[in-house]
Amino acid sequence: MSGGRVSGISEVTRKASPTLAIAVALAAVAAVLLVLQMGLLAQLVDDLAFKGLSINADARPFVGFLCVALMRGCVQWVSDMAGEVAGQRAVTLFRQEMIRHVFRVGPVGLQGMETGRLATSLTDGVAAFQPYIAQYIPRAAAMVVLPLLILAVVAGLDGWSFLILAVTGPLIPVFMALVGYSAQSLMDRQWTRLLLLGASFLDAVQGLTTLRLFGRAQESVKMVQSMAEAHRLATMRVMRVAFLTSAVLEFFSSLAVALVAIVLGSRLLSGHVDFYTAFFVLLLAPEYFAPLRNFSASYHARQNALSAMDGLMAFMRLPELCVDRGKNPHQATTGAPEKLIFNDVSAGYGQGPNVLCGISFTAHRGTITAVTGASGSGKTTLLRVLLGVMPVRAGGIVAVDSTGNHIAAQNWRIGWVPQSPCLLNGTIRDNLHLANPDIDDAGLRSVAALAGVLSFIDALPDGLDTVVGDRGTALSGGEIRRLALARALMNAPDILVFDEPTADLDATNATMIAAAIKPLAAGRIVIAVSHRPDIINQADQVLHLPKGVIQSHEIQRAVA
Ligand SMILES: Nc1ncnc2c1ncn2[C@@H]1O[C@H](COP(=O)(O)OP(=O)(O)OP(=O)(O)O)[C@@H](O)[C@H]1O
Repeated sequence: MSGGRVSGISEVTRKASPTLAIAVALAAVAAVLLVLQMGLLAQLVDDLAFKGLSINADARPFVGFLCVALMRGCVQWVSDMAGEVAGQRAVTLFRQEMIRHVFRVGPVGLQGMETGRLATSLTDGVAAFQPYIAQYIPRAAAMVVLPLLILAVVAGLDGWSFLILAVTGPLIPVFMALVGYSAQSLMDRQWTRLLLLGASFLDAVQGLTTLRLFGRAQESVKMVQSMAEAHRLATMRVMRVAFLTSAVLEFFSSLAVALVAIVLGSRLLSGHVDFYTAFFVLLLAPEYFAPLRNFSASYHARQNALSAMDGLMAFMRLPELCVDRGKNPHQATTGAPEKLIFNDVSAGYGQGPNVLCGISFTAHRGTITAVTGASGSGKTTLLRVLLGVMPVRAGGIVAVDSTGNHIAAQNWRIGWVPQSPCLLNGTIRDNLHLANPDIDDAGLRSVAALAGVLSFIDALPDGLDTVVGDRGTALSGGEIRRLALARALMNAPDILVFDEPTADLDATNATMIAAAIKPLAAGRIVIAVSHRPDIINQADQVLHLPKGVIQSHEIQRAVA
């Protein structure tokens, strides 16, 4: 798993590699400028203190030092900015890829994942790569370049100081590797807690009514509380390790710098080393440890990204179930379908047996096909296959125009009214615009009239601007269903699909919906899953799926 997530992170990093390469290259240039700046400073102080240089007489060394310091600042700033841009770019591209995967997996494939866990992974999880790319990678590069450069310069200046730095420097990465190993498991635990917290909180909010009905709301609040507490404790454990690591690093590096200073001081007094050399080495010594300390400060970004990768990998492994409508081998005719033909269609979930087995029927334009059958007989599965959110295992579905040509599946215009339509938290207009953002108010009103919902909208004080609340909480079930029907009609579908359009509705609302469906069949192919006589009695054909694994189906003429 660890290897998999490391290669997963490398894959994300590769997305921004050109910009990241600029950040790393500039960090290396800044390292060279830093050494130069320290050399010039040592020279300047040496000249001012011991060689009688006056800045008034010759300002060039001072100006040179200032120029290098300024250049180094600018180069470092551009390097930091390039790192940030690389991080943002990688995260944006990765997020887009994840969103595309959501659509390719589709609602059926996503059923196996907890929504809260998925949401946390796709938001906080993806965001965890930003500091990893923007800070950790440039700092890791700087940790290699700057100390080596300084060691090389010090080696040429003073052997003893070189020895001290060369011995103490590598101790820090070794120590960090030891600490990092145990910190990773703490970080993994913290992420697991966060994912659990997200999933439980969402479950509790979604099931609030049920929990209250069974008197378990308090219990659920306590559970979320205890998960939040567990996450807090896990975070504190990670923080403790982080603080301890930086304290120990500070201690070691200060000790090493002090050792260099003592050795240099005593050798300066005994005349074994001149002031310029001693001062230059003393200026370089803290800079030798600074990248190691910076690296350690951003090391948790790597651990965080590794931990976040676990949740994302579980999501990335989900198989893509949505049918690629673009791959239809048939001629790309764009005309209206005259009939929709199911040819020996078989379909099922995962490795399980076929739920649909050799289904064949034809639905004609201008007719309503009602699909009935016992619970679990595969009615919803049949609609999913038609909507392209799951693939067929055998057979196929074709739409044929009036000249007998097959219409490419990407050109099918399908309107879908689910059993529990999802309205977004916005106005009625926003929700209707979702299907067709270009439609104007006149068009919107005429489609609403077609769906039998215009009088209801007009009776509201704010009309089309009425806010429907999250998932349409401000509306009744019947109103939501009729608005969903209007939304499905917005892009003038040729095929209209209903899943239990009148289920859970009172007689008045059910009659209104059923009455709206009949005229909609004119010029369209309507397929409706329903057990209700109000729909079945209007149907031109009734497709019955027997309970259990389907081996046959019957088509009966409905009572007119
Ligand atoms: N996402 C899924 N993964 C695995 N099996 C599933 C999935 N969805 C449905 N099934 C199974 O497929 C079979 C048919 O389910 P389907 O929902 O199509 O039936 P249905 O006729 O629409 O039932 P209902 O009238 O109760 O909605 C059932 O045995 C069900 O357990």
